[in-house]
Amino acid sequence: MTVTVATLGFPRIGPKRELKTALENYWAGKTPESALLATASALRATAWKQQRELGAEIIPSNDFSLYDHVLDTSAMVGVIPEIYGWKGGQAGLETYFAMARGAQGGAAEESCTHGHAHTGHGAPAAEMTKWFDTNYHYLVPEFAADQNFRLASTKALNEYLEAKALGIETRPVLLGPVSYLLLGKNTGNKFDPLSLLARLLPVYREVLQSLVRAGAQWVQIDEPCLVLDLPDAAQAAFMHAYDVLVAAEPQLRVMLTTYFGALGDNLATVLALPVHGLHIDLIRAPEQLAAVLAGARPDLVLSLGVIDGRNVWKADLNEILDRIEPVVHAGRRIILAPSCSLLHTPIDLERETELDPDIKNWLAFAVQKIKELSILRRALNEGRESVRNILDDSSRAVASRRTSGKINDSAVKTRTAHVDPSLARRASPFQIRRELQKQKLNLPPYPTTTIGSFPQTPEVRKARAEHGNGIIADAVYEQFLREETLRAVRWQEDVGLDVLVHGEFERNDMVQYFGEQLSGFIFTKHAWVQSYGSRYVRPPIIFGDVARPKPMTVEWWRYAQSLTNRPVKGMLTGPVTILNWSFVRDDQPRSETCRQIAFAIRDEVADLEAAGASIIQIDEAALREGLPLRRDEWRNYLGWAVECFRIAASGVGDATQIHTHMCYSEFNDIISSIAAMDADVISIETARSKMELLDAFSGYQYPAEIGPGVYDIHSPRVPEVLEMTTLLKAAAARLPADQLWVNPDCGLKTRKWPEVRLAIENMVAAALAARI
Ligand SMILES: Nc1nc2c(c(=O)[nH]1)N[C@@H](CNc1ccc(C(=O)N[C@@H](CCC(=O)N[C@@H](CCC(=O)N[C@@H](CCC(=O)O)C(=O)O)C(=O)O)C(=O)O)cc1)CN2
Ligand code: MET
Ligand SMILES: [Zn+2]
Repeated sequence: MTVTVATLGFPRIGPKRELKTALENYWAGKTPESALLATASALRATAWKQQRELGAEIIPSNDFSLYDHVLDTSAMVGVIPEIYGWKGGQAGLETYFAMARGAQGGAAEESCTHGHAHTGHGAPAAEMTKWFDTNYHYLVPEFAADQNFRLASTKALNEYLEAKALGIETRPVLLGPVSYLLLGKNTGNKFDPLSLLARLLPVYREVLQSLVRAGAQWVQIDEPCLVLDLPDAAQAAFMHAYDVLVAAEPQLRVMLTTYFGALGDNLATVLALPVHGLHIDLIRAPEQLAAVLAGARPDLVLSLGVIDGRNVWKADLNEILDRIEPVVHAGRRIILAPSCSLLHTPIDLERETELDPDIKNWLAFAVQKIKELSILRRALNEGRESVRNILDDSSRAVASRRTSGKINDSAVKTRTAHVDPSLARRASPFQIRRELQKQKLNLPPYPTTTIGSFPQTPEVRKARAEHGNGIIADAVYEQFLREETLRAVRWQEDVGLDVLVHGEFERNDMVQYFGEQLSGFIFTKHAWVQSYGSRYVRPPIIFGDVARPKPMTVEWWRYAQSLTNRPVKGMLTGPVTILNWSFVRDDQPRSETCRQIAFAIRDEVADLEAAGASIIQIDEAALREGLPLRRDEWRNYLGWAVECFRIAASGVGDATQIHTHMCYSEFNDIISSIAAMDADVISIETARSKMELLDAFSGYQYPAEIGPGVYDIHSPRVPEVLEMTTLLKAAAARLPADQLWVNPDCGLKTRKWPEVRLAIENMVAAALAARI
């Protein structure tokens, strides 16, 4: 039986971030809709052709998105809340981007280029949240109890036809109906979204029918929720959904795709579905192959996710063949594929011309991964001899990474080998530290602060780019940053903030900045990955033992503190967040890599304290995101993640105040771990939920101080004083007032100065009012 190669999705952003440029120009009113659509269409054409040239036979369509594929699904089935003013028919770009970014006069993110702040009341953007355990964010569908569904976008059909017109037969991708419902939320949690399934399915049938009429042979239906712990009702929902959809279009074949983990207790349900193919993730869950083979109908086509779609390492192709050859020889129809969509990997390693060649030889990005699949196919179809050299090269590359002198730092290994428990413990308990800190800092009640970053203006980005390209000298760049910092410090004093920040102007990103200064990391020039909408990140790559050759942030802190008598917070990214937002080596447990980073941060904390910092913030924005998808793995993760934070934070004296910050987090089910981090102050995102998130802290009688965000920084809308006073009252109703700080939800890097000035003035006024 001939083996074929499929991809499940390809990066959308373009090799040169063409999509970002096109979107931001369109939002700024600089280019018309037609220009955006032309760029999008050219990017799709390039991606299809490229995948074909690389040897993929089964190429997806409708994996592209202008913003987000879950939002695309909402548009497809007409889940468009009334506030967006949709009148029926095809949902246009205006409606689509209103949901993504808020509408005029409201919360549109990059749309206003005139430099003034919006205080209007248009429609706010839909809520955004993490896509499984990735740093990709999707727009949460919001269902009404009487939700009606109707076809509002023919994007899937259009893109299928667009590819066909280029002579490329594709397998359209849809987010499956059950995962779509499970990923949504309903107003007030008053009903089970799965109760909407029967009403949703007819729209899916309509879409499938249109695809069949256009000539589609197969569709790929993604049901990633099948790797989660599911309520019993979900099992029945899957059965019902696929009975209906498969029966509706008998000519169409359905490839059901699962990824990011093992099917586990959902396996029996999956194997009972009348689908024609099943994709499983053999990177996250290699062990599930045996169970799937044992239980799968003989005619079920198996798509094996053998190449890692979540990381950047070259695969050992011989090792994969050892596992897959027996399956092929047993006569089953096999498709080879990446473990998940390649959305989460950068596009092309060849664009990185400045990497250490030894390390570059260990890497594979999306393009290289498809090549790996086509080599595997050839080995399976024609025998390993036909590609012997390439196979052996891959095994050698992997072996050389495991044994390279570059990855090993014996001093680091020795230090992390035996962690004395006292290293992860502050000298005294919180109540004692608190008194010492009070005396030292002498802050008013409801102290005010911000989370760290101030606007990364085009001027800041331009200066950094010019510095990077050698157009401006080190001294000129540093002088520029000093002036930005000086202005920010003066302004914070003027506006009356109690605890200041230096503003993070020197940082490109809160993770990459540290990665660039730590050994064991390499960073790229072009390896962007989408985080949300037009916002991308270049995750650093951790290839070896991590050490801190020298202080990373002390000079900028020292400079900022030299300008003022008020305390300036030392500002660091925590070990768990650096780990979760990097590509991580796979030759040792993540916990071990995290511990190495924790020691590096611990040293930085010590240096900041020695330089005189009395407050040091260690951000752990990604702690919650790294939580395993299955509950039975939570304990283990939280155990080492919390320990790593404590290693980073516990080297200081009792009078030094440790802050941490977390955004995008649901705390209820992990509150004891949050408390176990033993930070003196935690700032969290609570403005959108109107302080409801604080219930977790009050219910638990969380002992330490908390800064519940009173200002939603994801929107350019400037909150009124009264709104924030109301939020502070809501916070004070839940927690003792002397535990409370006043701050925004998160850093202000994506905002503009005019918005920030007004919003923080109002925030300080709200704090003053609360003190009376
Ligand atoms: N890693 C990470 N993950 C995170 C967050 C985060 O802050 N970091 N925040 C949450 C939300 N996610 C976010 C992800 C990205 C951005 C963001 O602002 N990204 C920037 C890029 C940030 C960056 O790396 N900036 C670099 C490079 C900027 C750039 O594009 N420069 C131009 C040149 C610019 C010029 O000449 O004017 C170029 O290189 O071509 C810098 O400032 O130095 C963007 O897409 O625009 C914000 C939030 C969750 N996950
Ligand atoms: N200190 C960081 C900032 O203010 C924390 C951001 S959390 C995504 O930007
Ligand atoms: Zn944040």
